[in-house]
Amino acid sequence: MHQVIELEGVAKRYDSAGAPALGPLTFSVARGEALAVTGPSGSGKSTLLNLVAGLDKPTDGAVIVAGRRIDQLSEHALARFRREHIGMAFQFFNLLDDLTVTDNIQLPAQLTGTSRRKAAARAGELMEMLGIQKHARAYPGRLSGGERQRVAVARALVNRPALLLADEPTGALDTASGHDVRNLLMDLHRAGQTIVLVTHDLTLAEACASRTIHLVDGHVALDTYAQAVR
Ligand SMILES: Nc1ncnc2c1ncn2[C@@H]1O[C@H](COP(=O)(O)OP(=O)(O)OP(=O)(O)O)[C@@H](O)[C@H]1O
Repeated sequence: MHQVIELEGVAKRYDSAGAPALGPLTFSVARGEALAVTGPSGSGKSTLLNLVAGLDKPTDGAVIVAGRRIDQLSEHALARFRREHIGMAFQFFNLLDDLTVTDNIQLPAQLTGTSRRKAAARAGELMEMLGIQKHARAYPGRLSGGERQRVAVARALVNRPALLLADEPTGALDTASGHDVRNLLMDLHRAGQTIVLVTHDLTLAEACASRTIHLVDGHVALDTYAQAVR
């Protein structure tokens, strides 16, 4: 599988009159790319992310992720597809405060039927990789914003997803924690993880992304590749 995302004539209308909120768009994202999606408020970034995550369906076109056409799947099949192939990290982490860091991270693995032992081993590996192993038994409420985002990213990666989607992952963080998460995304990109990062922050996009798509009024106004291989 060379292309992790393929969009073919994808458009989304929220209301039948007027122009679509997004598209029509045709582009693909290759394995190992770190794509930043930027653009002003209302330009369609979240709409695009929701379509790629299978959280919403396009009005027209085909959305193919990890080789599978997802826009025609049932809700049940989509939920399963997401658990197995897509990891998501959001601005506000969405961690479960009553579970420890380890349990938060291994939960999606257990939901896909991985044994507790294997899930714990994978969680341990990720905590080490992301530098949060000393918080393994802590509850998320005791951690800094940057640490919580690391936990959220570890949870997103526990099932080795083909695609990591990050929606304003530094949006709720102070500058130092934001740098921390930026470095984490850079490391993941270097390790070959395919990433789609939605952000208002052009410095973050420039630092982490090998390619940037700039949306204006639901269309791709710019599609640029970073010059240097980092
Ligand atoms: N559920 C919805 N129902 C109706 N219109 C919507 C809905 N979601 C988004 N829109 C409209 O679609 C357009 C694109 O919105 P979208 O949220 O994708 O933009 P965005 O670039 O993510 O904005 P922001 O940066 O503010 O989050 C906007 O005009 C928005 O008002």
